[in-house]
Amino acid sequence: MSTDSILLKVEDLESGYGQSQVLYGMRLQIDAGQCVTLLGRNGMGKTTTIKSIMGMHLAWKGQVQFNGANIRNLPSHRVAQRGVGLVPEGRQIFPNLSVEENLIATAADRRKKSNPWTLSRVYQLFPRLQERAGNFGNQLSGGEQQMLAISRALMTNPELLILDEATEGLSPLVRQEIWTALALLRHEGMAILVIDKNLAPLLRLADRHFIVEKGQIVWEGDSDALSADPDARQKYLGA
Ligand SMILES: Nc1ncnc2c1ncn2[C@@H]1O[C@H](COP(=O)(O)OP(=O)(O)OP(=O)(O)O)[C@@H](O)[C@H]1O
Repeated sequence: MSTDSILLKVEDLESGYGQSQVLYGMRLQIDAGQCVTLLGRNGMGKTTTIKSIMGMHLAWKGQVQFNGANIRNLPSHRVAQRGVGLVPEGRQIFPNLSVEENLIATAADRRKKSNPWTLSRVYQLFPRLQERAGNFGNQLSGGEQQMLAISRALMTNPELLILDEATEGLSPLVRQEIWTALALLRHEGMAILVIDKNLAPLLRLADRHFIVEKGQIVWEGDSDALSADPDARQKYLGA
């Protein structure tokens, strides 16, 4: 694989909270256009990894490279400017802004893409948001909030979309809508890093999986390999 196609590369990452170390040499690689998952039981360090990539949490040691440039411990807005869009755990949409205002608030097209994300494009992806365009963030259902959080990240025209707990707390029907939208984005060439507890849709969606246990990668492979490894699924995911 040529290094030109490497979008995100995380190596030897160490981090934690106060005296308590959480990441012990985390690593991760996402190539352009690839969909990658970060899997593992609760408390293993997935969110800490994402926050360290995004500059929302201090990385103590190691490398975080995006498009060949060092982004370790850059402020979050600078990481976003480089082309990383985050859909955070808990969604964190603005409750007192309308759907449309939420979408416009952080929109940007810094890389002058040929087909940038616009209001009409995100409304095409999630027609429900158009119906709710004038509603405030706090008037939306959980599913609508997640659609809004994804759309808001898309409006920054990212090269890499990161979703922490993509479908947590959503009904099966809404979950399916989210998976369908992510499959469409992947088909269009968007690189995606996704954390979620539902393995079956991730096996269909993703090119590669990284399993984290106690702050380090203990298994890596494609969907066929993970499907064919019930021991790893049981041991690391309880699935
Ligand atoms: N703000 C914090 N202060 C102290 N410890 C924290 C903080 N956030 C997370 N931790 C601890 O760091 C460890 C890793 O947490 P992290 O949220 O990264 O795990 P995770 O794999 O994302 O799990 P989950 O699925 O539960 O979100 C856990 O032991 C957690 O208790």
